[in-house]
Amino acid sequence: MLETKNLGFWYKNEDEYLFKDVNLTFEEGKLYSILGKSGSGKTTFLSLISGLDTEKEGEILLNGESLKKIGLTNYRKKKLAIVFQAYNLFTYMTAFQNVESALEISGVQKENRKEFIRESLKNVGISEELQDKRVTQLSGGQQQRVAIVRAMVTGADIIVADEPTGNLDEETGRSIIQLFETIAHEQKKIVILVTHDNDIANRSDVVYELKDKVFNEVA
Ligand SMILES: Nc1ncnc2c1ncn2[C@@H]1O[C@H](COP(=O)(O)OP(=O)(O)OP(=O)(O)O)[C@@H](O)[C@H]1O
Repeated sequence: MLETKNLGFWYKNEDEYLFKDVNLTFEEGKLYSILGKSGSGKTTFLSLISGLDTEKEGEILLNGESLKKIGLTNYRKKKLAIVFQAYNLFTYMTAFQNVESALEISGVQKENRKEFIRESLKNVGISEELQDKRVTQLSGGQQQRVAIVRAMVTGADIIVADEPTGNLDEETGRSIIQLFETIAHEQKKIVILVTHDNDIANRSDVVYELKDKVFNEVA
């Protein structure tokens, strides 16, 4: 379980805080959405729970241990994977190579590595033929699937995604959300999405809305 304890953050000075005293929990096996207006601080919150920035007040705990104690670099490398709106794949590589590079960078050892990558990509609908194409030749939805596999293969427990369907049409977006649902429900990961989209929020198990500097669970 990931939890925030009295989390507070501001950029310039305390009077202009984005949020304060935030106490939220994120459990394995559930899909979470963070909703809020543009500029409310959603991405900032995601940066904190991703260990990309550090809190001004309070702390973030993974299974009772603070991220500071785990070490932010260690946390980002071993526990967490990030999926971006713009996919952030290596554009000069094939889909297969993108996933392979993630395993290499994270130092994860896999038996039958090639087979494992092939199967992981096939499971999300990327055929062998597509796997061997440069990612720039794939559609947005296909690239986002590759990005999700890339995030998953390293064995992260927490998957965070900032507007992962922002560049996709509605139907493709829906299929990507379905994939995140499967990852949460079947692989028992903590999946946290930041979104503007109420439809995505409706598909989530839990929705936290950031409004007027306060997070509330939306029923
Ligand atoms: N590095 C920074 N330094 C100073 N202010 C920042 C910085 N990053 C973001 N902000 C400000 O903090 C506020 C929250 O930004 P953030 O990107 O977290 O909002 P958001 O809810 O994700 O918005 P959007 O939905 O438009 O992406 C905004 O007013 C933004 O201008």
